[in-house]
Amino acid sequence: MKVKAPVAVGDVIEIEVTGHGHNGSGVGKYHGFTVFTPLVIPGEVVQVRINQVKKTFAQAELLTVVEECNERVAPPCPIFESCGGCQLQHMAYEVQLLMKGQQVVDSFKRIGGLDHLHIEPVIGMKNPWRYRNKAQVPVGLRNGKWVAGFYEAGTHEIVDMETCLIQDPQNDHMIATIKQLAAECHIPPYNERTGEGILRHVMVRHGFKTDETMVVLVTTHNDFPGKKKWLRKIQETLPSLTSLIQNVNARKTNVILGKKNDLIAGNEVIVDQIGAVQFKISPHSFYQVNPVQTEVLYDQVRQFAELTGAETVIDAYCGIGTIGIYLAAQAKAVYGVEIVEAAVQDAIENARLNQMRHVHFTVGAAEKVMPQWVREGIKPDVIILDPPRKGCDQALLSASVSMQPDRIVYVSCNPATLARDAKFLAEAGYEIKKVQPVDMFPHTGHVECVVLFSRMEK
Ligand SMILES: C[S@@+](CC[C@H](N)C(=O)[O-])C[C@H]1O[C@@H](n2cnc3c(N)ncnc32)[C@H](O)[C@@H]1O
Repeated sequence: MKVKAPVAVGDVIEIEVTGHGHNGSGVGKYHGFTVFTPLVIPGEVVQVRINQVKKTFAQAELLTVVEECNERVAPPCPIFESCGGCQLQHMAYEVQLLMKGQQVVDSFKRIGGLDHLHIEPVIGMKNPWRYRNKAQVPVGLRNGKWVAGFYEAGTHEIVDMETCLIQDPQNDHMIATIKQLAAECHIPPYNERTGEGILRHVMVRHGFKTDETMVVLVTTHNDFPGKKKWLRKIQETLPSLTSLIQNVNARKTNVILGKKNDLIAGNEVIVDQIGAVQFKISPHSFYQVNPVQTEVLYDQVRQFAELTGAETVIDAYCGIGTIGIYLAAQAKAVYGVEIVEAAVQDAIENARLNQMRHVHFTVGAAEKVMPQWVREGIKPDVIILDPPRKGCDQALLSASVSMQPDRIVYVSCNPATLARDAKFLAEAGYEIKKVQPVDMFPHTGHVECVVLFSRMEK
C-alpha cells in the first residue's frame, strides 16, 4: 500500500535526530517518515524546513537547534555553513570518528547482513586540519567581485574563500595570488551560464614531503589578451613554483580539466613521497589528497598483506601504481591493472623511478584482465582491491575468488558497496578477519576502510 508522505516542501517541523544518514547528515522520523537534515547531531531536537519530498524520505534544512547536545562545537571556519566543502565542522572531531565508525558497522549489518564483525575504531589524525595537498577551485564574478572557492552546497554559486582550514595554506596563497593577478591583468573569469570568459579553474598540488608545487590554470582558450603579462607576473610573484601549466578546456562541461596541457615554466610533473617511495604526479593523475593518512592507509594494507618477499601480488584498480609500488619491496612480483591509460603510463614511470623491476602494469578493465592472467599462469598469493565508489564489478570478484589467493585486502571509500562486496566474498569462502576504518577526510562525511579477507580451508 502506498503511504502518503506526512510532509510537503516548505513545511516547518520539529524532529528528534536519532541517527546518521550518508555524507554526515542526521536522520529523524516525523510520523514514522524518514527526514534527512545536514548539520545536526544525533540526540538533538531540531526545527527544520522540508526542501524535497521523495517516496520514502524527505530532505530538510536546519532552522534552529531546539535542544543542543554536548558534542556540538562552534565551527572554526567562517564560511562552513555556506561552503559545500566540509559537512561535519559542527561536531567535535572525536565524535566525527565515532560517527564514521558507526556508519561502517551499520553498512556491514544492513547491506552485508554481517552483524557479528569486530570493527576497529577509526584511525583519525592527530591534527585534522590543513591536510589537503590539492586544491581545485572554480573562479568567477559574484556581485561584480572576483571570487574563487568551492560551490555552495547543492548550487553552482561560488563561495569566495580566502583561506580553507582543511587546505594546505600554501595552496590558499597560490590561489589568492593568481586570482589577484588575473584581475590586475584584466583576464575575465569564466561564466558558466554564458560560456564567456577565460579563466575557469585554478588547480594547485603541493608535495608535502618534497615541497614541490604545481599550478594548473584552466582556460577556455589557448591565446587571449593579457596572457603574456599575466603569466610573467605569476612567475615573478611565485618564484618557488616547480611547475606552471596551462590547461585548455573549451567545452561547456562540469569536467574540470581539458585534454591539452601546455608547460609554461618548470617541470611537467611534480614528485612527492609516501613512506620511502617516490611518485611522479602529472596534472591528470589521481593522487590521494591527504598524504599523512595515505601513509597510515598504505601501512595498514601492508600489515594485512603479510608479505615475506615470496608472494605474487595483484594490485587491482591501481591508479598510478601507488599501493603496488609501496608493497613491492616485500613481494616477489606485483601485477597492477587500471582502466585509465595515462595512469598506467605514470605507474610504469613510477616503478622505474623507484627501481622496481618486478612490478608490471596493464591497461584494461580489471574484470577482463584478471581472467586473462589466470590463463597466463599468474597465481597471486595476495590480491589488493581498491575500486572507485561504486565498488567491484561482480565479474572481478568472481575472477579474484577463482584465483584462490590466500588473502584479499580490500580498500574502500564507500562502506555501502564494501558491505555488498564483503557479503559476496564471505559467501564465496573468504572470511573477514579485520576491518580497519581510516579517516582520510576529516570534517567531511567520507570514511575509508581496509578489510582483510582470508581464504577458509575447505
Ligand atoms: C580509488 S582509485 C584507487 C587508485 C590507487 N589504488 C590509489 O590508491 O591511488 C580507483 C581506481 O580504479 C580505476 N578503475 C575504475 N574502474 C576500473 C576497472 N573496471 N578496471 C580497472 N580499473 C578501474 C580508476 O581509474 C581509479 O584509478
